[in-house]
Amino acid sequence: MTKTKMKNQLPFPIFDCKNATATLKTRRLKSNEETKSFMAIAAAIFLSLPPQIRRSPASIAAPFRSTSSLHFDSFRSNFSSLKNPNLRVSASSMSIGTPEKISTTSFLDRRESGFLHFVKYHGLGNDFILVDNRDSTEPRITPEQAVKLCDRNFGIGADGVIFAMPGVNGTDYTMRIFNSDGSEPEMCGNGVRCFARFIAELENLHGKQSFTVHTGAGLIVPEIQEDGKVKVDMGEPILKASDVPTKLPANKDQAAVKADINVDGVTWNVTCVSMGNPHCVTFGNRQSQNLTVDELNLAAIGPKFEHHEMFPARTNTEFVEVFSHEHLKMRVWERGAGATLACGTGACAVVVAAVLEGRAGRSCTVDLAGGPLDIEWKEEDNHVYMTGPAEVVFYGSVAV
Ligand SMILES: N[C@@H](CCC[C@H](N)C(=O)O)C(=O)O
Repeated sequence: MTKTKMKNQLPFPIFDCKNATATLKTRRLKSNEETKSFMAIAAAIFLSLPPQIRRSPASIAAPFRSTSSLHFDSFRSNFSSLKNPNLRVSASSMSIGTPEKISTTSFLDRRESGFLHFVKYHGLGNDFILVDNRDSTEPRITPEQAVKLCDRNFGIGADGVIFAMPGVNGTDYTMRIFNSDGSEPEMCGNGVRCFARFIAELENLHGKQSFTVHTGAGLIVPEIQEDGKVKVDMGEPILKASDVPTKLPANKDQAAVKADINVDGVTWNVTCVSMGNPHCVTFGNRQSQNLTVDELNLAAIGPKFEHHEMFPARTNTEFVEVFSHEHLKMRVWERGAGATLACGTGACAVVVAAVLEGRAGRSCTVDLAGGPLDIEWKEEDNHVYMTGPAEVVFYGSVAV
């Protein structure tokens, strides 16, 4: 692992809040009920606000302090009883603003019992609650708690919860993840990019860094690049049908390539690939050989693939449109999370399937609803490489 220790000040993306739509009420925890209420989210949100509404941190009742930014203890359950109209921030249009020097170490080091401190990240809109779990091999929350935290109305809102844990077998770290339905997948591509940025923040590392990460899909190696993007060695794809796993008929190489599957009366043509987790990739069906993916009713068709009897471990499903040999577009229905804005392992599986079906070359840009990923399936080592962004959304604490 290449590590460069930096001083205790980190550059830290702050929010540029536009189109004020939500009001946050700042106050102390008042009753046990509030502190214990699972959904009383004490979100320590560091905001960039115009000088006229800047307050000194000391003036804000706080279990958590920031030295150079405002922070709010926001209680979503109390949004309806707002009393301070001066504190308005946007919840609908946030963009990452100019980096500001701020110490996050104090926040991320906190360990009060009854609270879970987290950082919310996203990779192209595929969003995760990242938890510092380096002191234990047991996740700090249960799958049931993860389901509640991921809820977009009554919780923080996320596609999954990711735990940064001690490494095993000589690796630097272990990554575990719960989907928003509480199930535990083997791997997550967008998640591992967020994981790498989270580790860099926890360990005060700057610049180019790479880590070895043990996952349910084996060894994964993310590398933070100079431009902040993360390039990940995602390992080799698994093509043997029974290992994906799928019960669909395999070809002479034991792979399910261009196999027919009947979903709700429609015969789809699919190729099954595991990137540690199972993927079913389709470019079309009997009615429409070339998909226009924007026309699909994902919420209707997605679950039918996910729970199809041909996929004993359920499946992620990618619907793909081919623009050229180097440019694809996909929409995804994720196992355990539904329609998401992006899926890193899915984009890798799509390029592998496109190569196997002779539809694209080994190096492609894959457009997802949340933005593009660069994917390369290298001939030399048979590994798939994924490059894309990972960004902080906000820092928070929640009573658990
Ligand atoms: N969004 C992830 C995949 C997360 C796991 C997936 N839902 C599964 O159950 O396999 C990615 O970016 O790869």
